[in-house]
Amino acid sequence: MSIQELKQQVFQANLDLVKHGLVIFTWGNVSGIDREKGWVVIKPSGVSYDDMKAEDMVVVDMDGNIVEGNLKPSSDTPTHLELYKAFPSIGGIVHTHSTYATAWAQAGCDIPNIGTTHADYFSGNIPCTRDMTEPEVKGEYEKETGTVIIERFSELNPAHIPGVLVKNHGPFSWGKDPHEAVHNAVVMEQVAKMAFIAYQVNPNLTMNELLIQKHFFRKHGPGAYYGQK
Ligand SMILES: O=C(CO)[C@@H](O)[C@H](O)COP(=O)(O)O
Repeated sequence: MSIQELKQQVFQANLDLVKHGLVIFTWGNVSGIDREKGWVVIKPSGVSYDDMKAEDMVVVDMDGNIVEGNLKPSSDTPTHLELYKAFPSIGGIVHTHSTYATAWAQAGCDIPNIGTTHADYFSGNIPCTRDMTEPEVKGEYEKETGTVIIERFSELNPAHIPGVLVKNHGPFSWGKDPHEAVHNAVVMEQVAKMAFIAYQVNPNLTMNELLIQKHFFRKHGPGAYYGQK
């Protein structure tokens, strides 16, 4: 795929965040990676989705240096870059402040795996990261956001759980490309909402582990390793 094609794909994925109701104002960003070139294409920072064009997408190298583009890359670029380096299987990343997933992140709670909708996409709870410790020095904060996510996935497989909640911030999701990352972001917001409502209906609900395993093997095949790593 050419960089122009990747720009178009990332641009469309950013517009899809608006279409699916996941972002208000500019609260979100999508990126995609060309692993052969070692370049990441990401949404420009603070640009209204209404005014955004495919040619506005910013191309950076794996150190965050601008390779192509006149606008500032998303403020979350360091986080995206850390995740691409740590998770070699992913090709697209989404960050939003979608309401229900962000509420679980602000509460500091994992989203529990309590239903088939969740289990079809996430083979376990959607984890929430620990508190941040680094001072908010420019670039260090966003980089440490990547650090706490990678730390949380030391015992988890990002291919089996394509999303995370950054405590007091919001959700990040990923996939094989930007389109799949957006799909997983939509599902994460929906299962966050379902779980919130389910606990309102029955605070004492319990998980059905056998059901979750069934959905894992249906998705990943009988020979797949069941577990979160
Ligand atoms: O959480 C934050 C800022 O606190 C960011 O995620 C913004 O919501 C999106 O920033 P840009 O991608 O427009 O730089």
